[in-house]
Amino acid sequence: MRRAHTVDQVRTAEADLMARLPEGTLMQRAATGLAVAISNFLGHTYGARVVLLIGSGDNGGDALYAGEKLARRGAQVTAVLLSEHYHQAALAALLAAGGRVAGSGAATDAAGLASGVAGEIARADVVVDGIVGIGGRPGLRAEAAAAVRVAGEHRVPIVAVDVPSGVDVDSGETPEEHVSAALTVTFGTHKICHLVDPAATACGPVHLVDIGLDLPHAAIESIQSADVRALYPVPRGESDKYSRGVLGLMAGSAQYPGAAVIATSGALAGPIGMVRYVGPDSVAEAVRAAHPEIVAGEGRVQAWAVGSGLGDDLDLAKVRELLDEEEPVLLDADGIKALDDSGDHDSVLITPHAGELARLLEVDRAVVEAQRLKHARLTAERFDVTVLLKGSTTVIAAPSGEVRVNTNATAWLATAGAGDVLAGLCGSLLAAGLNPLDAASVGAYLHAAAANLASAGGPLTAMQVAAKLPDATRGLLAEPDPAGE
Ligand SMILES: NC(=O)C1=CN([C@@H]2O[C@H](COP(=O)(O)OP(=O)(O)OC[C@H]3O[C@@H](n4cnc5c(N)ncnc54)[C@H](OP(=O)(O)O)[C@@H]3O)[C@@H](O)[C@H]2O)[C@@H](O)CC1
Ligand SMILES: Nc1ncnc2c1ncn2[C@@H]1O[C@H](COP(=O)(O)OP(=O)(O)O)[C@@H](O)[C@H]1O
Ligand SMILES: [K+]
Repeated sequence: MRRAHTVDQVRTAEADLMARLPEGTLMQRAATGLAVAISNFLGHTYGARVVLLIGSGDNGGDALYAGEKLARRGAQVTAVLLSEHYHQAALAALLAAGGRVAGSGAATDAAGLASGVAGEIARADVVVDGIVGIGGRPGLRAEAAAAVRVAGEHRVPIVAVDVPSGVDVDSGETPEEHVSAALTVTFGTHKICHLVDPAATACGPVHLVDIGLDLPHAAIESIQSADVRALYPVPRGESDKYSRGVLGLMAGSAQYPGAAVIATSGALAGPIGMVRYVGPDSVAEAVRAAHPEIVAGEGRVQAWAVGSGLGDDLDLAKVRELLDEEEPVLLDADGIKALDDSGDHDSVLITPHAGELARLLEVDRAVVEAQRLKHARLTAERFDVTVLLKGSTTVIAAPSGEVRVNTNATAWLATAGAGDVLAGLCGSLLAAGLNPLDAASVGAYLHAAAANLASAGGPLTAMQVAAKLPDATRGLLAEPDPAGE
């Protein structure tokens, strides 16, 4: 698992380690890793023009010490001091290595920057955001915002130190102006903003520098290929089609017959031995035409997937009966309407997109999109249900308080029917015996991996995603476990 910790957890671990190490060791570890990452990002160091945006805290200290190391290797490093306070020892080190401070005079330009600063930024090969790190409040002060805007106007890439300044580190929210980085270099562990959108998008790729922190149980995890390999229900020698799991699928309607076909494709490409389709005859015919393997009509199942494309055909009473049974149930799309907050739903998985979750919670869609983690968590708690909130980063929250996110999907996956594939696949994983949290995490990971194969950088259809699921699964199960993962 890739782990993300809260600011408090990081601060505690940092204090424990600092007490055992000579002063300044951690910052030097961070700055060394940062300097290497900036060099790799640039592809060269000698002669590179590097502008450091420096705030008042240790985040600025990291940037200044990294600037010192780059200057010693021949980079032209200029610091822009955005606050009256700054890490003095780090600035002295930069100056001693040949770095400079820009805009120290009183005159300002039209953008509100000290004169000369805008020109330095415009000519830079890279801007380093050392404005604020985990001690920052959301938003940027005027001068920092102006500097960031100049970099954007001149298409100068920004490498963020620890986090893109201005984002909300512990929630992944971006309520105010913030840096959008081409790369974020973080230390010790991932923070929540690295994994949860909209802030995760503002990070760009995230590079983790190990500084030796001893960390507690993570607030959030992101499942990796080795985890999927460990969890995937691979059939054994003695397995048969029933013991591998049978999924009951209640999906599709005269209005949306395709959803049943697509969800079945997702389910059959999962680990189960059989799909029982339950729905109108005309839809069952369409499903059978595409998938002669299915069995139409009710029978014994190990889990249900209900809702994709049901539209107005949703039989609320019937779905609520299923919720009272022992078998796990996945509720997608209109099926989610059957959920109420009175029962025990810890074997239920719901797979809403932001609009469907907003409808369940009776709030605006934009509010869910802006606060994805918060709304996934509160739904899990209020409805005692596991929630898989779809979108650019998928957030999965369990009633136990555990949260996982999936960040490996391509944006080409945002296409009609892709959610039906996911519902079928996650239903299949439930029927094969995974608990809702694992079924959702493995399903989201494989769905995204299949989408990446189907897309290869271009458009895709939902059926192509389903068609790539066996390849994605095969590739992943065959991968050797890298040491240390
Ligand atoms: N933890 C670790 O393991 C390690 C941590 N390390 C590094 O330390 C960083 C944390 O450093 P930190 O605690 O000094 O806080 P940091 O984020 O630099 O600055 C906070 C100050 O900025 C200000 N300020 C706040 N909001 C603002 C805003 N919106 N806009 C402008 N200013 C704002 C506010 O000051 P004030 O405004 O009150 O004067 C506040 O005090 C961490 O991210 C990592 O880079 C590594 O060196 C080694 C290992
Ligand atoms: N920007 C994005 N980047 C990556 N994946 C996305 C993005 N937007 C949506 N997705 C994924 O695409 C799928 C779309 O599902 P959904 O909205 O339910 O579509 P439908 O209802 O038409 O099947 C989900 O798996 C979701 O997580
Ligand atoms: K920063």
